[in-house]
Amino acid sequence: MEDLILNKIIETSNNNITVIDSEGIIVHSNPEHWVNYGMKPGTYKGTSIYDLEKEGLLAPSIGAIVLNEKIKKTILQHTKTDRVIMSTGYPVFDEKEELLFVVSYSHDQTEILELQQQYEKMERKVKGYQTEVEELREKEFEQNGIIARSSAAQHILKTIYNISKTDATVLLLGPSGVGKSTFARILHSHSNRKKEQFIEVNCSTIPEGLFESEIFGYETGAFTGANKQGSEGLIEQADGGTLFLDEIGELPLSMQAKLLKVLQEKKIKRLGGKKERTINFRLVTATNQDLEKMVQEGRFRLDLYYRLNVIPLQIPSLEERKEDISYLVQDCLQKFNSAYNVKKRIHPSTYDVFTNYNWPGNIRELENLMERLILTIEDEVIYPTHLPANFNTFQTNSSFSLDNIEQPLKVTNNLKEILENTEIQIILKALKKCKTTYEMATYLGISQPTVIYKLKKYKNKLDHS
Ligand SMILES: Nc1ncnc2c1ncn2[C@@H]1O[C@H](COP(=O)(O)OP(=O)(O)OP(=O)(O)O)[C@@H](O)[C@H]1O
Repeated sequence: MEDLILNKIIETSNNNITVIDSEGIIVHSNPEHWVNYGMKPGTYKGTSIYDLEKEGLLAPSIGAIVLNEKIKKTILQHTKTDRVIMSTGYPVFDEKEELLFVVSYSHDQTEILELQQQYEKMERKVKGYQTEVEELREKEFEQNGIIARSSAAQHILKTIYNISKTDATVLLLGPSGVGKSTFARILHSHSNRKKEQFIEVNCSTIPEGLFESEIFGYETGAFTGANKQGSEGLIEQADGGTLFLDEIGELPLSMQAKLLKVLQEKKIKRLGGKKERTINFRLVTATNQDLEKMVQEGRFRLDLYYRLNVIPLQIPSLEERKEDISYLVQDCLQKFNSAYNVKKRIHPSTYDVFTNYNWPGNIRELENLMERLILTIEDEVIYPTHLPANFNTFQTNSSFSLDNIEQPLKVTNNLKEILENTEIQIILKALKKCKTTYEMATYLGISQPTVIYKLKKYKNKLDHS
């Protein structure tokens, strides 16, 4: 009876179960199990697994392995029929620790492995496409004169690309000339609204008295000097597209309240008009001011600040993306050489000075300087001596010398220690001179991730220096 039950369990199991005795003779097995090995179905009771192994049918036999090693083992078998079988064998001992028999479970893994291989292939393909898309995007940006080689700028571009398809309100933050307007335009040109208008309003340039009529438009005879037919405001012009309010920190408090109302109701009323018009626009704003501080000082409405600050994006200064400087310089060189029909070149030492300079006016300052140099320098090559006086202090910083090390090196004969000590001294020097890890990377002539790695590696020693 017990045998019958055991046989039934073995026959109906999802796994193929084989039992062999201590001599390697098959005691029980699923008849179908052997088909995977290119054999006819059958119990093969009484057959030696060593004989089957010799015939090359089991390659190798899990039973033989467990009989030999006397421990649980799992192996993958590649059969003559091109199947991959995973077999796990368990040794069964009597109370005297004598091996009685081996029970093995086998499962055909061929389909799973094939699926896994297909999945890995697909994953590689998707990764390949992703890289291609990123490269194409990079090329497209560069063709449009957008330089973003540094990881900081790349990160912003990726974020902008990811949020471009949504309608979320974006607040671009950062000092003057970093590219806030440029990024706002990129956001629009990659959005679903790209075929509609991108309306840019600089809040600091519209006189307070004209603000309302400019932004909301006006109806016939709204005020003296107004156009007879009335006029559509900038918000109306942005209908379906993007409204970009630059220098939003300059918006007068009275206008802040009106803008908030438009954002809440998505409706506008022209000056002197009664009719309300529903407007659908995406709002992007930018500022180089500290809006939170302005809120605390009562110069900016908190409720409007919350409305604008849905996705805040801090655009890095040029100092934080030094890797971009030489590309921007080359880009300007090409642009202005061709615009002014000249063939100016930049001496490598000038690039060094440019990289070490802090560029308070960011990309705009770099562009202006390049244009001025190309127009005013008579020599074909631009040397550091051609640069304005404020670049002087950055000329001496451009080279690093071991002679400048301030702290004495620890006396040791161990070369590894000497090298590490020297490296720590150099990093200390860079830490004193530079404000950011990007700056340190340029200063030391290594990548920014390497700077991070080294700072982590020597953290304890640097903390105690
Ligand atoms: N990634 C970039 N690659 C090349 N040129 C750029 C890039 N970003 C900005 N510029 C150029 O730098 C100049 C300043 O950019 P932009 O006007 O967008 O800066 P901003 O932060 O909006 O300045 P502001 O705060 O003064 O309004 C522009 O001439 C623009 O074309």
